[in-house]
Amino acid sequence: MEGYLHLNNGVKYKGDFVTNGVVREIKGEIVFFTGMTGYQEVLTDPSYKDQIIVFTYPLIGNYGINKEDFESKKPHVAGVIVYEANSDAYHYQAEYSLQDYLNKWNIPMLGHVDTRSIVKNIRQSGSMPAVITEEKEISVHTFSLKEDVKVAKVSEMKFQTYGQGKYHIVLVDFGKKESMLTALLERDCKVTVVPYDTEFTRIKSLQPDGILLSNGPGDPKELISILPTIKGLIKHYPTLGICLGHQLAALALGAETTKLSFGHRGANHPVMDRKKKKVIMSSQNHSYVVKEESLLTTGCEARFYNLHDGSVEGLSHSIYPLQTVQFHPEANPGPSEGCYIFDEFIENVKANNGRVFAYA
Ligand SMILES: NC(=O)CC[C@H](N)C(=O)O
Repeated sequence: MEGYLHLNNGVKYKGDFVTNGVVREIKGEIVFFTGMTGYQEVLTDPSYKDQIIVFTYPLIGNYGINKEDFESKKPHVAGVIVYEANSDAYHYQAEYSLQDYLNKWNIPMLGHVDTRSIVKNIRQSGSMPAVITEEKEISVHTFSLKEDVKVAKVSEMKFQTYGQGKYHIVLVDFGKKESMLTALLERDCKVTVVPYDTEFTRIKSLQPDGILLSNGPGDPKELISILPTIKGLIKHYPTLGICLGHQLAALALGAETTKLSFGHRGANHPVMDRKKKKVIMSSQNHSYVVKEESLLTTGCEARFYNLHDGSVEGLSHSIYPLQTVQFHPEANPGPSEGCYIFDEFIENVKANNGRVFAYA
């Protein structure tokens, strides 16, 4: 069945519904992901909540969906745009085809769309609201998206503890990826996952050795109300912030964030580590960045920066044992060259030896 993608700037693309069509319109912010593989991880990464994702690699779905690579229990994207979708699954681990998986969750996928043209358009106009529909013509051409706090939709609602390792890490869940939890469990940690709005005193009562501020969807400024808690955590415990967690740590310390025109989403973004004086290839998925000029009075330093556009990719702090990265050291999908960040975090946790410190 024919389907259409309407962009907020009035441009329209024709395609075919590869999934069972939509009865209602699907609205979302349109973004693109440039990795050749990794569609399963992207679909189930909660940071993509309610976005329409364009996969730029021209053949998607050929190795199906397996049991190993889920980043959460369900897909979070609003819709999927591809050039060619493979309806079969050629892999010994495959449990379903991509098509069956999306049908199961009622997520529309439009195929045979000119994805190159869409990406050129997004690169020019920026990521923007878009609609997937069966309708060729639509009456309204400017769509507004719901201004809700997306983190509240994807964060765990209950405390949950995993593993029995030596170091107790509290993972503040803004929409965590499973592989982030795995990275800690593999490093001798016991991890307590807590809802994103858990109060400082409640986290303190868990007697953590360190804190992980996870990735998550939306604009970090939607979470202004929890910045005092984050600042408190940073002042008391070795802390690692990843992606949204990095942005929130920066805001909590007084820095500013801004939105990139079309974000970074893919598996081969070069990042410079000023401390190690080396370049790593990284996995990325974000729209917002920390403004470097706003770091001046925060005690933070931009340890990492992006070699494509010079944007800030991670921070260190002059006093607190705080590390943050904008990229994804847990990878999945993408290269794991940045995974030493987890090792450095555990080193900080070990060096701190369970003390609760409080810097003025
Ligand atoms: N992966 C993430 O944590 C994304 C962070 C934030 N939602 C952004 O788009 O910049």
